[in-house]
Amino acid sequence: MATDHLDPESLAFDDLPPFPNDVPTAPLLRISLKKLIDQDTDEQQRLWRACCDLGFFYLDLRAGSENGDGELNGDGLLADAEAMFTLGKQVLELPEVEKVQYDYHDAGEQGSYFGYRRLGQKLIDGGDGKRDGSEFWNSSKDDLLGVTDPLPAPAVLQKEGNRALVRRYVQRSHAVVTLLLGVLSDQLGLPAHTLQNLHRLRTTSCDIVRWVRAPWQPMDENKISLGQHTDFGSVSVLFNRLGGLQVLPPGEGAEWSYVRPLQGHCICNLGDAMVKFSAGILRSNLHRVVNPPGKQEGLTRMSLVYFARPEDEVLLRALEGSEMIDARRGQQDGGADEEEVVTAKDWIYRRSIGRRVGVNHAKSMGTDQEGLKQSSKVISVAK
Ligand SMILES: O=C(O)CCC(=O)C(=O)O
Ligand SMILES: [Fe+2]
Repeated sequence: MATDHLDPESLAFDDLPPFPNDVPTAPLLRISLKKLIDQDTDEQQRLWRACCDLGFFYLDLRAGSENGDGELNGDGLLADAEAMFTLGKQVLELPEVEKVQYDYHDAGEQGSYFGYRRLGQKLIDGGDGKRDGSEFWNSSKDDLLGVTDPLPAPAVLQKEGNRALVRRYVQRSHAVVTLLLGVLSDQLGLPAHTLQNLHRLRTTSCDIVRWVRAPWQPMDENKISLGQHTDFGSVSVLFNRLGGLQVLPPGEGAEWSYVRPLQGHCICNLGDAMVKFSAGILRSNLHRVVNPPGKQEGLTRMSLVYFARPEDEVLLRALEGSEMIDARRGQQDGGADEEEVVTAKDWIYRRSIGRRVGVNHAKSMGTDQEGLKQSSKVISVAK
């Protein structure tokens, strides 16, 4: 069942045209933040399965809070995400001439990964000439928390009230990620806090908040809202309200399937760093964004993502100290060990630049090579 014992219509966004019932949807598990906070072992197992099998799951944020006014606050995060959608619209609806002043065009240079990315800049599908129909704004966690100097930004993002909102959103998202990492670290049999210690809030990393805006566009095979990819980092926490996100489940003959947006939930997915840390036990799944389906046709789509990534200097390789990871490495044919080991920062820059126009695409590929090969067969299904 797609969304385990759920009447999806009860969690529809009432102010939007409905997500259709007649399109294929992906079988994401719904995990409860509250149960994870309560250390419910069944829920920890479900999270573990979701991360090994698909690498994508819903996280029900409702009523998921630690006592007191700590940063682990599901309802608070939901409220912040609402306000963040409003702020993101203000940023991405600024005149193009203003936004391009913050374009991180030469993404290889220090700091320039953050800021604005214009529509149609990224190559997709192995560099065969297609371009994306999404624009982004990326804000740096370290800038927001004062760990590094502030980067240039439009006035609306410099207002202290707005910066405070984005900062709190970062802290609350990061707290959720830390909880998830703790469960995965324990399930992998790593020494206590191993994964959490590679993702400390106040240590420099490429963590970002991203707003994505995709105006509806007539589809043909040369256009897509956001090309197929795996995420570069560790855990992505995603809020979207209109449909359009699709995943390609693993296995022969699988088809691109929509992820139905649910009120009160975020969508979480693992990125490539988790695959490398776990020697492939955890999954970073291929996904993409197409136009909103059915009655949502014609609408401009916005989404909001917190990308948690390993600290800049962390090496992306299988972690020591887990029998489960050692056993998995033992089963591999040596290919993984011969791979060049890079820091998280270098990996993220390489992958980010590599998908841009005019750059060797091969170096930007993620970990889901099987999915990438498979997807070339089925890409036409959901045009
Ligand atoms: O907009 C979405 O739903 C997904 C965005 C995404 O996959 C990304 O920005 O990496
Ligand atoms: Fe993504």
